[in-house]
Amino acid sequence: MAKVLVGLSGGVDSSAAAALLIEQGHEVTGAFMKNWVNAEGLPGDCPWETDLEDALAVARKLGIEFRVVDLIDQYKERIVDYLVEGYRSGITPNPDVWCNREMKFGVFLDYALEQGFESVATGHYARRRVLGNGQAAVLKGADPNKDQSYFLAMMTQRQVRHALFPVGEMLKPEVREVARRHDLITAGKKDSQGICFIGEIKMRDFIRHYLPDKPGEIVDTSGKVLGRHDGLHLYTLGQRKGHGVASPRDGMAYVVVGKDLESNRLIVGWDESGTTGLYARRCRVGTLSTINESFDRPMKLEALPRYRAKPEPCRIEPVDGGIEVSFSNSQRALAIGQICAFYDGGRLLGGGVFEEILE
Ligand SMILES: Nc1ncnc2c1ncn2[C@@H]1O[C@H](COP(=O)(O)OP(=O)(O)OP(=O)(O)O)[C@@H](O)[C@H]1O
Repeated sequence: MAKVLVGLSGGVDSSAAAALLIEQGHEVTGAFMKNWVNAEGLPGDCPWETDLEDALAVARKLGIEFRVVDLIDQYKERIVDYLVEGYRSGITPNPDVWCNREMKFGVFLDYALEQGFESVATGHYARRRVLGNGQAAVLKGADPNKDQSYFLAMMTQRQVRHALFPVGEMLKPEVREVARRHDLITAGKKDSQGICFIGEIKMRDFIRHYLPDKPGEIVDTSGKVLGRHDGLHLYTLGQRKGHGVASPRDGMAYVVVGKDLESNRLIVGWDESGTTGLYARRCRVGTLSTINESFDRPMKLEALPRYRAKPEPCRIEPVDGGIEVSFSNSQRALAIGQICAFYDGGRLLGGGVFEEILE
């Protein structure tokens, strides 16, 4: 039995997590993190107020204390600035992964520890195990369709030690059943989407609010001009739609295969394996973070280059500035700034940032 602070987002997963912790006999308090206020006139619907009401209703129903923790300034500093800076410099940031390290298991965990809690619990689909050496490990969630361990790839050992993932042992329908059994208002609520905490705002609108458009040419891989773009930061490697260049080839789309920052040109090519820039087998991953062991020797592992990717066998080798990753199969659209998560079977070892795509 422990004193646990559970992050109640107003969704079904964290509601069920709180209910399960109570069933397990823990002393549970619920908290809603206020991270984002749509005070800057951003377009889009930001449903945080409804989420807060739902979180409060769940806490009331479960008979637990409920707090609202204001982390708006920290969110601006640690996530919004990182996002804007990332897009400004031409990379593809990953706010969802950084949110876990910086917010939920960063400032929110620090708050919890200061307030006398032992752990922070969330509704993530991932499992946690205590190893023989006293360290904690993260395993993939039991529901293969829902596994969210990818998002935890940048967590530290200290953070994992103070984390609990009660729904990670269950399948999604079982989680909804827990919420139903406790008569929680969130039992039938649909899953949230969008940038971590920002709600349903489209990333494009979000970026445009902070960074001015910077139009330039769209060219093919031979340099032929095909159209115009609004700003390189608004496009992602591998992107099929939204660049406005129609393909003359039946069943073969143009996709973004590169950005030339100097000439402000967006490069598009055919969506096929031979296209330069679209597929790569080797890359350097830096800004490493590991949970139980360090990547200080050559190892054969599996990697997830993005959420919901299929685990890819790879070999890693320490190099200056991180590790060199050689995938067994070439990978489509590895984007600088995105997170690569590493696994040994079902166990999450850690992650890092794609910093250089080699070939
Ligand atoms: N605003 C928030 N306040 C408190 N905790 C939060 C908040 N947003 C997210 N969390 C915590 O982080 C977990 C994962 O967040 P994510 O946004 O991925 O939600 P989810 O998988 O849709 O889960 P849920 O159904 O609980 O919303 C949530 O289950 C919750 O415990």
